[in-house]
Amino acid sequence: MNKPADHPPIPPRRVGVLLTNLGTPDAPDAPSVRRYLAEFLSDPRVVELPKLLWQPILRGAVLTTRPKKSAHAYQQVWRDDGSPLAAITRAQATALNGAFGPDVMVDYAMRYGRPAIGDRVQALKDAGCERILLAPLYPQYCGATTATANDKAFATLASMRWQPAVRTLPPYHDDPAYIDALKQSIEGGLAALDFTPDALLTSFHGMPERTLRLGDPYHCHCHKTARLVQEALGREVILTFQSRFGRAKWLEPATDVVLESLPAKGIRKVAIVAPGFSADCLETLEELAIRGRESFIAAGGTHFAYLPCLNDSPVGIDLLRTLIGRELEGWVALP
Ligand SMILES: C=CC1=C(C)c2cc3[nH]c(cc4nc(cc5[nH]c(cc1n2)c(C)c5CCC(=O)O)C(CCC(=O)O)=C4C)c(C)c3C=C
Ligand SMILES: [Fe+2]
Ligand SMILES: [Fe+2]
Repeated sequence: MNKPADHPPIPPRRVGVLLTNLGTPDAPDAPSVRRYLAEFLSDPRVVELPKLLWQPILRGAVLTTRPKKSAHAYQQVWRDDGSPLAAITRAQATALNGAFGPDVMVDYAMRYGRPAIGDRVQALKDAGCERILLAPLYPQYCGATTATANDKAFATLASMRWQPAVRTLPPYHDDPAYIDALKQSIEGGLAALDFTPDALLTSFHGMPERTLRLGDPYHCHCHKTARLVQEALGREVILTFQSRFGRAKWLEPATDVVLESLPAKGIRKVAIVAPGFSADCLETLEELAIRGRESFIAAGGTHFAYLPCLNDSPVGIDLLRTLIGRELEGWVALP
């Protein structure tokens, strides 16, 4: 009998990679935004208030006023191929298909709205995937984003008699490959400007401050990313938190407050980047690139540039290939 080789080749098995992101309405109109917000803001990982207290507020004040306002915001950034977040996440999945050899299928899904995580996990299993890598595309871990996306996939697995094996992509807030991708992207963006910014802001999505005290690492992850980006660029960056929601105290300093305070300090030219978003979306394109610019200029600023997210740029796709490829080790022989 032949002696088995030390490292026998991995037999081909179908593997699925599911990129997940937050989700977005199906259309930029008030009824679609209402459906999306009802699902999103009913997630107890997102609004941590007792259901009996929160649901009447959500169904009353929030869902009667916010959908119209948000629909107007979505209309300003909507593309021919749909919501930027959905279109870019789809493009990321398309660009990665085939990157890990013929046995690995790459798909994408949204935590709220469509394509739904449960449907796509089921579709990967139906396509013969015995192993699935769940890849929440959030560099900084947060219960309200990373965990809830994985929870949703696990809930679907809970209903399966024969489950695929599952891995999850860890947060990558301090991964040298991520920091290097941000460095390249930011340096490229700055070099293309027709002005030299006095300050560079890194704006991360905010969270209720309470979550920091409760042990969510999100705040620390954002700070570490900003520090490493600062070191990589060799220049100061100003960390801020955007998109405040509701009445509770959120993480500070707030992006809008900082932007409006800078001209009075003699900082009239700024560039702003949002390293916590793997794809441009409403929060970056409308809140930062449109409203952020308006309020900075109204406060006396003269030059404003929004630098895009990594998206499906060559640097962005290269980063995802590195991060995902690493998690597939032992599952497939990578090309
Ligand atoms: C990147 C990380 C994100 C964290 C952390 C986060 C927390 C968080 N968000 C809300 C409320 C809203 N967020 C909204 C949009 C939105 N949020 C993220 C990401 C994070 N959110 C993204 C990528 C998007 C964009 C979606 C898109 O369609 O482009 C919205 C909806 C828009 C609006 O009406 O303003 C709300 C509401 C809370 C309450 C929260 C943490 C508790
Ligand atoms: Fe959000
Ligand atoms: Fe917002």
